[in-house]
Amino acid sequence: MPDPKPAPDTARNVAATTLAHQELGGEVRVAGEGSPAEWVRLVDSCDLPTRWGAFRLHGFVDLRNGQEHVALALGDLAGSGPVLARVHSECLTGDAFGSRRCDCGAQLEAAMERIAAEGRGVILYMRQEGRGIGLLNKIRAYHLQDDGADTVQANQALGFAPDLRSYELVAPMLARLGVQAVRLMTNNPRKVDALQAAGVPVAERLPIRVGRNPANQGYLDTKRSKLGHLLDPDAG
Ligand SMILES: Nc1nc2c(ncn2[C@@H]2O[C@H](COP(=O)(O)OP(=O)(O)OP(=O)(O)O)[C@@H](O)[C@H]2O)c(=O)[nH]1
Ligand SMILES: [Zn+2]
Repeated sequence: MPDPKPAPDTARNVAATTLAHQELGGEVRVAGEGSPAEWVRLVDSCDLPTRWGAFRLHGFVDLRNGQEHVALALGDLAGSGPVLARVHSECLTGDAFGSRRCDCGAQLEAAMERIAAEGRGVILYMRQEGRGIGLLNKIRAYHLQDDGADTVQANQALGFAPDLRSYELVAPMLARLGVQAVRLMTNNPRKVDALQAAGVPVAERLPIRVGRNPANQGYLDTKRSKLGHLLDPDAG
């Protein structure tokens, strides 16, 4: 069941451009106030039949800033045993447009396929586009990469750290779905550490090495050498 809706208020009568604004009403919280469990609200859920299986889609809002995140779930998540899981960072270009600059789209598809095959699992689709710098800055970073920078140098040239993502909402989102521990599909050991630090028990890390192609060879090599991803340099 979704969390209770806030009582109707004037937010419904003013120009609310997104559901998040309606849900938020006047209660945008100041960053840092309260705990992560208080920052996130499950707004509603629906069936989502997909190419891979019949998922449930759960929509969350971050009450601090109105940002919307979703979870794609399959099977009994509250049952015993760690849940097959992926914490996927939004990549419009890879996930929706089939970009070959990265491996994101292939990883998302592989995760959905594995979850469907196992009959149980969850993907948290976190709207942290471009490792947290946003879509337009990612386009700027890609432009710099077109001119020779690597993915880390491009972020730095724009004044950003190489990775601005945070995982503090993952624990309360999973808790809200009944997940107590995960088997995490990722090549990024820093993501495992970040989740554990945020209170998510990671029982196992499962590699998800898919989507290597001639156009993302250099990108993946930089992720391995500069960002610590566990990727096989010789993989085809
Ligand atoms: N700033 C920036 N972000 C990128 C670039 N390429 C992909 N991304 C973003 O990187 C995020 C995915 O992170 P990755 O570093 O590919 O992988 P990860 O999530 O750390 O690790 P895995 O779990 O193994 O996929 C998505 O939000 C993409 O939009 C890039 O060149 N620059
Ligand atoms: Zn990508």
